[in-house]
Amino acid sequence: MESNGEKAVVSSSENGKSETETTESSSKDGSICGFDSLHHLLQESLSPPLFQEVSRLLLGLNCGKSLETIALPEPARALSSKHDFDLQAYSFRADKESLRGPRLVRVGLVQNGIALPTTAPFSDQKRAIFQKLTPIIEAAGASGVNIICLQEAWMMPFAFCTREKRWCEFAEPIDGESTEFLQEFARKYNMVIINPILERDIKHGETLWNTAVIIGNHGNIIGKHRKNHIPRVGDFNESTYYMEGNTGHPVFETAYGKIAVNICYGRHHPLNWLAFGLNGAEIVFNPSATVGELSEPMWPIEARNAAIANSYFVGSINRVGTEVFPNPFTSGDGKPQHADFGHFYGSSHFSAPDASCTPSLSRYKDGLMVSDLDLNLCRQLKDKWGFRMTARYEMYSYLLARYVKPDFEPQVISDPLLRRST
Ligand SMILES: NC(=O)NCCC(=O)O
Repeated sequence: MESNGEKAVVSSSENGKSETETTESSSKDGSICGFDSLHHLLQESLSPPLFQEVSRLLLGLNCGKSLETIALPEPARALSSKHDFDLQAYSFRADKESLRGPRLVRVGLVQNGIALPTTAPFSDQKRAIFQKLTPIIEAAGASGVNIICLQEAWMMPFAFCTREKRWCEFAEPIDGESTEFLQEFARKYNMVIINPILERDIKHGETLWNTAVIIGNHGNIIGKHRKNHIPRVGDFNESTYYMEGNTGHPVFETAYGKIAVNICYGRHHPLNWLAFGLNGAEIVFNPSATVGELSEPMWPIEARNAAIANSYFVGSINRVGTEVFPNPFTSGDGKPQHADFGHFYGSSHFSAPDASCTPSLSRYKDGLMVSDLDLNLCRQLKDKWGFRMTARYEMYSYLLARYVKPDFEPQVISDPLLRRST
């Protein structure tokens, strides 16, 4: 793809002072100066030895080597060409152990844009997303994926910017039509599927939640987790729609490993990541919906840090595209009203406990990221770095227990000279 070259950086020098100011750095189509990902931009722009060195620093090394790509079966590749979605696959190794065999699991992440304009009848919108996802999930099945996770509220436009209540109609019970749709694939491909939906809790007064339903590889519902932390930033007016989750930090023991789900904004909360780790998660999925202007510089850092600090794998997923809504809304920041949320920048990827990570999927195309994970790597990193043993949890539990009390006093020791009058 050719660069349609929007200027990223403007430098000016006035009175000997150098100023650098960032302007619109990504193009209207969602590309980065014409490239679909940072990885491809660097690959095309640097000489092979420079690119290798930059990749070592940006993506880390897994067992001392760059991640290897996996050759996926032809039917999966054919689906990706026919339906024009990005398809990438990598393999994370672990060291050979003498008492345990490798614990290999093949995991998939799906990112997608909506399929119809937000003005279309709701039932048509949902059905069109189901149709759009079918070849992507089929490609995962054809690739032998064991666990797959979809993006946050994948079955609807991310309409929570509007504050309009009519979007609540998209909500479904945990055994509703999205779960039924995915249960077919779970049975067909013997696959665990994580299904993040807008949930309507029929038994509790039809209340709404932001929920991930965990579908077992026999098509059974293993359980659910509700988003713990609800954003109050930018146009993310999600607290208008649903409440903070009440399911704690469950880890689901599946046929393929112990998994958990940290839904979107929860990734900014290190204690949220920690809690899933304390409960024994080996893979934590982070199904998200977030836009470039708000969070893109944080995106590659937070998940990777969580994987390192908690000695587990993280699968990060973000939706793609710009969703335009019928009625303009304001953001409470004095800027003009607008009808879209901004660009959802995709860039789904895996991070590993040894600080290695995959390149990201496209910034603007639907996609499927497949990775083989050797779960032995989790314990190997625990043994190597000893974070669980050096964590001093009792010290923090003491501080937190005091902090949540209304009469908490911060532990600050002031320089006595500060208040001495001269
Ligand atoms: N969906 C959601 O929680 N988005 C919040 C924005 C962010 O965390 O980047």
